[in-house]
Amino acid sequence: MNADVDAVALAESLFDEATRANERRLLVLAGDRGRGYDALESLLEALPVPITGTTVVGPDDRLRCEHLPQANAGELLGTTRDVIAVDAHDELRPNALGKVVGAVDGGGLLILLAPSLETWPDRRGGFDESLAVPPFELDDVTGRFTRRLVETLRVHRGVAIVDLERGRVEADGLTDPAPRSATTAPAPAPPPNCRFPAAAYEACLTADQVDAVAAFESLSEADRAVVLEADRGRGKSSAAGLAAGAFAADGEDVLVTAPAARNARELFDRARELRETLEDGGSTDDDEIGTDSRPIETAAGGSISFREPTAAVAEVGSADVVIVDEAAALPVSTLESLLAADRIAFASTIHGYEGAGRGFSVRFRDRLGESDHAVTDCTLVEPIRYAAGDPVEVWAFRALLLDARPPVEPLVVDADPETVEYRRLEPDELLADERLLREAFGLLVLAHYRTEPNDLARVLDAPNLEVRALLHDGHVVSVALLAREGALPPDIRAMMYEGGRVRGNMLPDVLTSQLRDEAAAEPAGRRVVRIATHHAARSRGLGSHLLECIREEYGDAIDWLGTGFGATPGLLAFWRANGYRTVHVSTTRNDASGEYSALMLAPTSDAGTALHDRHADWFVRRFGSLCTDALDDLEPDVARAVLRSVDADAGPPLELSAHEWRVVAGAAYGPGLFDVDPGPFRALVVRYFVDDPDTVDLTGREERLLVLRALQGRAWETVADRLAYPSAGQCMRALGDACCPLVDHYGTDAALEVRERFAND
Ligand SMILES: CC(=O)SCCNC(=O)CCNC(=O)[C@H](O)C(C)(C)COP(=O)(O)OP(=O)(O)OC[C@H]1O[C@@H](n2cnc3c(N)ncnc32)[C@H](O)[C@@H]1OP(=O)(O)O
Ligand SMILES: Nc1ncnc2c1ncn2[C@@H]1O[C@H](COP(=O)(O)OP(=O)(O)OP(=O)(O)O)[C@@H](O)[C@H]1O
Repeated sequence: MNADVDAVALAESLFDEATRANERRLLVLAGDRGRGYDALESLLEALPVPITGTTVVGPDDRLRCEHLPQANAGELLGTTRDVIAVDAHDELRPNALGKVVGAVDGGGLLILLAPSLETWPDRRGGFDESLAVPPFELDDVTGRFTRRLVETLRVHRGVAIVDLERGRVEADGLTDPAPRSATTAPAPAPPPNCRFPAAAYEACLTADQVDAVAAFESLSEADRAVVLEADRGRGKSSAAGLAAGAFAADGEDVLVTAPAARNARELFDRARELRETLEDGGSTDDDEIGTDSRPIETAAGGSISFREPTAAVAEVGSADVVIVDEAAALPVSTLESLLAADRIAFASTIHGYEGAGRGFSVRFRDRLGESDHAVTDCTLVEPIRYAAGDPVEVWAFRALLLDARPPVEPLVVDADPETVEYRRLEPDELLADERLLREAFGLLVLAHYRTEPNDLARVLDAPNLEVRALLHDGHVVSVALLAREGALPPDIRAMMYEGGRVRGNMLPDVLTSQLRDEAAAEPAGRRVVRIATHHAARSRGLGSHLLECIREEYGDAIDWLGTGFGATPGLLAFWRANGYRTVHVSTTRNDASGEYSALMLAPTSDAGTALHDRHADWFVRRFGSLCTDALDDLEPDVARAVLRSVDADAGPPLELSAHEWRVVAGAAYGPGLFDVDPGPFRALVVRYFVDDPDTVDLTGREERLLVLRALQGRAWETVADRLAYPSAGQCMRALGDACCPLVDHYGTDAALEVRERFAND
């Protein structure tokens, strides 16, 4: 039997069925790679699909259609393709799969070129190499993710499997769907008293989309934000495009941004169609549709233009309305900068955490809530790109756990440290117990902005990762992901010290390569990569209990426990309360969270203590200089919490000369000036925060003043403005006042003499 012929015939019937049902189908071509490509080529020739609607995602540009490497799969986010083929022979990156699945149109096919399904789980590819973190090797990486993937392919509806080696169809993937009802739902009506032209609503395909367009009407006023959320293919971008078209028709300038111009194609198509309807009453010039994001101008003098995110941030002030598409795939810091626009909308996916993780929902939503914008939320449920219940969406959600959820609230609402059981969740157990896997992974996804499909493979296959959890009545209520780090041999340590890259080992790597400590990777440790407690059971000590159990389990088998995370005052307090102490703050902001990362250590042996102590000492010594340099924009509250989370014994003792004390005490109690010699003030302030003495009672505002002026060297006017002091002069006096209790606590005789002299005046 000729497998090519079989594959072509099967692809035709799948395509036919998919078209009838407005669903997608998945076709797996399993076996030799060359045969897979031959079959793919034949079936693409046979299918009634234009070559322009087809994309191959893989290492080689072998066919005439569009080609993207897996690393660039993000370019397909939010686009619509008839056929996407993923070549998984050399590797399969779960993130890439997650990104492409949602882009296949209803009536289209997702094609997976894979090795023979029997042997695939035993093969190791490029992605697996990234999991072989020293001291482990590729042989230590397991194939559980692939085994699970193959099982889902075999059991899910709508998935056809052709065994190219044996020349047979293992599953035809046909679901024989009931014919779709010929009567289509009535066109949704425009809402009463709408501000946008009725045509914007008449172009909508679902009632949800009408609501979404209506939500944009709130942007007619200043200080407003709209958040559109939906799973893929619900028509978010199109709704945004219709709204953009309506604003432009009213003479307004709309600036659109997204990770890449291509991601905004649907938005521009809808806007262009609306302009044609409104201005010509006629049909759109087909040549213009699908032409990416060329600027649109309207007769009323309005415009819609696309800018890459960085350019959008720079131009945010010049537009009337800003629309951010695929917001979940942008760094939080970029989203924050865009908030300078006073009329802004964000379109984002819910389960599509395959973008840049859930930074948008987990971190950015809070920031938006704290901004001056009144926020209108809108969720679109009804699918448009493909029919509800589409089997490929169901498969992808399961295979990549895109919709994994922690246990429902009632199951864990009574959990506390007394009711829970500490458990090691071994990968084999997780593989065998889908509920446990969904709960543990779902908790990480929901709570943690950095969890992505690649993490599912890491949890199941990476030899350096371990999962620990607290279970309440068998349900996961707290979970932690731990990475083995350190204990590296001398050659790797030397290589790191000399500037070479090492996989994993984040803490030892930073301490060795950036902080110039060749011995840092010698002690063995566990880094808590992620920790999360169910939202219904937070602040009851469960997170702390989990960390305590982890510490007990490892005992003195390791030298240190550590962590690294986007630093916020709350999280620093949490880790500090659990015995972790800061040894470093990154000098650049994290892309996904927009925050500076703090690295913390909790030593568990003498070697770990030695590692911690020297780094804590260096950190205190350099923090002052960092504050006028890389960390000059660190939020004052984060700076306060960072220094308070450093070990109090760290750093040099405060040693100011008699003269320096006279300068400081003179500014506090007399007519002296901070500006003539900021150095001693800086040393005093660093010491004060690290010591955190009970006897010094400064207000939060005074402490922020100390950070902004004494540590970060901001201009008096800026500080006065930021902390709402009536004038720069009052701000100067406030700094002097804030120094009084510091002089009282730390001052030497020279300082106290100054105090006495002026106190008596
Ligand atoms: C390496 C990393 O993973 S760092 C990221 C940590 N994870 C997350 O941010 C995910 C979302 N958050 C969570 O899941 C939880 O809040 C955790 C894991 C941080 C803490 O778990 P919990 O079970 O609540 O811990 P526990 O009850 O022992 O301690 C809570 C205390 O930590 C502090 N804390 C923790 N997170 C925060 C926060 N975001 N803001 C303010 N305080 C916080 C508070 O002091 C809090 O006590 P309070 O509620 O009485 O003020
Ligand atoms: N009002 C509309 N008129 C014509 N086509 C539409 C309309 N709304 C949606 N579509 C089509 O449905 C598909 C999905 O729409 P759209 O890209 O707007 O959804 P989305 O929710 O932004 O999807 P994604 O999350 O993948 O970006 C696209 O092919 C689009 O052309």
